[in-house]
Amino acid sequence: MGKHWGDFQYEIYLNGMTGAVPRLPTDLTRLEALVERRLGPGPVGYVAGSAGNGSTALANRAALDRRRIVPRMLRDVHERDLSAEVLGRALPAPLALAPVGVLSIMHPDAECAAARAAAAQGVPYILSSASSTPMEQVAEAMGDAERWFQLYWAKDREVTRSFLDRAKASGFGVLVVTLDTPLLAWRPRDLDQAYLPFLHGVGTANYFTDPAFLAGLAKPVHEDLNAAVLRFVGMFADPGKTWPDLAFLRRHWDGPIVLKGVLHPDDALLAAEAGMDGVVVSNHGGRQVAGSVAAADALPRVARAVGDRLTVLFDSGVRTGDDVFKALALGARAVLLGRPYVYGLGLDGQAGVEHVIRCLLAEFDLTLALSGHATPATVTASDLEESPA
Ligand SMILES: Cc1cc2nc3c(=O)[nH]c(=O)nc-3n(C[C@H](O)[C@H](O)[C@H](O)COP(=O)(O)O)c2cc1C
Ligand SMILES: CC(C)CC(=O)C(=O)O
Repeated sequence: MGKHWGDFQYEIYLNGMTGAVPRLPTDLTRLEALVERRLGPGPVGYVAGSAGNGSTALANRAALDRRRIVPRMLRDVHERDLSAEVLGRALPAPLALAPVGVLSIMHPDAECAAARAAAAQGVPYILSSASSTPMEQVAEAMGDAERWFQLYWAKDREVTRSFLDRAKASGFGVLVVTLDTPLLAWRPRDLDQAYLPFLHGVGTANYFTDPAFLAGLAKPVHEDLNAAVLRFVGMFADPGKTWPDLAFLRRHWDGPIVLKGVLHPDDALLAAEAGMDGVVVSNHGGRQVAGSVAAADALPRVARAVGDRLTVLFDSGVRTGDDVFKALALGARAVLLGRPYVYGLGLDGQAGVEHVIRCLLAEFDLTLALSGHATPATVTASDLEESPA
């Protein structure tokens, strides 16, 4: 029988009664304001910000809020098990930490702290290509815990091949290929603060330690940081890629490959035809296409189109346990969590990330039980109704 994540609430009450108040709020939507007070508008603006006027990020929330759970009663939820099989892996809950780059802007222990937190809670950690710590170091911090690697598919084939080799050698088992960022979107909050970490060489650690990347530089990085940054900016993604190019990745990666940033059902079908194993229905947390369809609106259409052919994952806007429940009901096998864990990291390092994971899963466990389910597998579309707009 699985662990009852919801029991975390009693730990918090008991700690509070003995005078040890919880270090961070349990409503995860309160973290952003706290971390902004601590770290200032530049870094937090970068994390919190989105594309254009923010309409996609708002739509992500609205699409989840519009759907309401219709709880069922008297269904024996005494013993519950949140575990889920995802891409052949037995996970303790249908959750992974989304790939988020440049975490050193939030905390000096950056990706290592987030990865350790994920490992401690048994949740897969998806390391970004644009991490501020080289992948080998993050892997070492994780022991043998479940880790996935997110690829920004570089223009330079040798760099891509080298990243795949390094990720494989470092024990990353699943490759998550992000498709929605062939260019950086128009992001007014960062433009107005003139804040883009990459231009200072932050989030480039995997590149600046990569033999294939370094081979394209005339001078070592420490002698000409500008040239190294320009090479990174010019090659980290490739707007020229098309569907047939996926064959290269399929040839060079033995494990599961998941395409992140799929919103159209036809693209999900193309992913299946290209021999991919899954998709993440995501609009990058509203950071790429302003005016885009909300991820939760796209999810049921994609899930219906692919049926059992692909594993369907979901992110963009998940903030609560009931959001996780709704994503499963809309057809996701599991969800990825983005900004909330990054705020937890900014507020309290590894402990802050663990707090966020535990709060989210406690709330999910309780929502599941109070809605009449003892396991995520029984949640279906009939558990939701759409409230009128
Ligand atoms: C600061 C920041 C950096 C991100 N960096 C990456 C990245 O390097 N690779 C990637 O695939 N997605 C990246 N994402 C997108 C997340 O993986 C995820 O899709 C998004 O945060 C989910 O939405 P949420 O923040 O509303 O949960 C980033 C998101 C944020 C907020
Ligand atoms: C542009 C990337 C390098 C980082 C990212 O994915 C993001 O900021 O959303």
